[in-house]
Amino acid sequence: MEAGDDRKLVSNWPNVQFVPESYVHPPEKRPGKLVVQPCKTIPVVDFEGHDQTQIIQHIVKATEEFGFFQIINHGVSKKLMDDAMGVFKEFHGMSWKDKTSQRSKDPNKSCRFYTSSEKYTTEEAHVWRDALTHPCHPFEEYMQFWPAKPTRYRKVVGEYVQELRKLGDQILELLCQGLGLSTSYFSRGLVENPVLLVNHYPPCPDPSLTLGLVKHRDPSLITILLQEEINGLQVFKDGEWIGVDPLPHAFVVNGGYVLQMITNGKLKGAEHRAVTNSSVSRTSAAFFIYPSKDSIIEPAQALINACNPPQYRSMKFEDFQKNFLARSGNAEAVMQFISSMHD
Ligand SMILES: O=C(O)CCC(=O)C(=O)O
Ligand SMILES: [Fe+2]
Repeated sequence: MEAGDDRKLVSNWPNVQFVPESYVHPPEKRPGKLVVQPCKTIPVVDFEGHDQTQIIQHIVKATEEFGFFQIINHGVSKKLMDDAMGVFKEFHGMSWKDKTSQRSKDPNKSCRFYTSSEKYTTEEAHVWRDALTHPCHPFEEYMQFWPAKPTRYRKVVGEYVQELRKLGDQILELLCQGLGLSTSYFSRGLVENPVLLVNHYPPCPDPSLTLGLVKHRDPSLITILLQEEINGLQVFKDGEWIGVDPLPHAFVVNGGYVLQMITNGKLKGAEHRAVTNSSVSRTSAAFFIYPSKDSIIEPAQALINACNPPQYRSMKFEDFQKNFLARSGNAEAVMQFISSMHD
């Protein structure tokens, strides 16, 4: 965000009475009915309640069918989750001056704070969100560029992202076992570059007109999301939107494009979005597990054969990422680019 844009921060608008024209989405992309499929929701996996074989089957099936699942009893302490959410909310609750003065000081501009999407000037309609993002690993290297305010941000988030790396490794190992890949398949390179994105959606005077985040698929291997106990996340399945019921101290896990490519389409990167509400603000923190720039992403040899030819091309993660951004994450355009039929 450029200095002159500071006052656009949606969380710092005083007395918002209506949705400005530039935030109104075209009718076919609006949330539609705001109460979605109450009886359907994504699977919940209890990491303590079952034996390992059942857990593996459960998460593979959930990722095949929905591309999404929630985990409970995952081993990350409730206190750490509460502290992390507390500090994320505190960050977004600061004055615009405090937040924007925390804007990237790092030379690569990899730690950023912005409003709506990073394509603010070219997007079709703005979204009702402010966002803070930064790399997490090696955290000793990046921490100096994370917000210095709130003062406990670096300490709490440093601990939190280390725990999430371990949880990510554990989930990916289980997926490998379920898929018949070697348990070290997602070894360091493919999980080397985790990035945190802290979303904040203030209350919106008319949630039917706008979105917190438009329909998208994450460009990650997997994403581990911490959300407040407030509805807002929805998953697109079989042509309809399913709400993800927030459970206390659960994580929401979803596959991204990279998982879809590596599993040759067996596991899906599901499309999802965030809607707003008129009464309370909602904060969520997505921990995206990304490969390092130079990692090659391609369908795993063990998952292709004469009956299952590769559906996706092989490419460096860096090239995937550049093209994903250039296509603004547009699903059809990205699919075409990664498809093995691409010329
Ligand atoms: O806020 C949410 O629930 C969704 C966040 C999300 O999809 C993202 O950051 O990619
Ligand atoms: Fe997402």
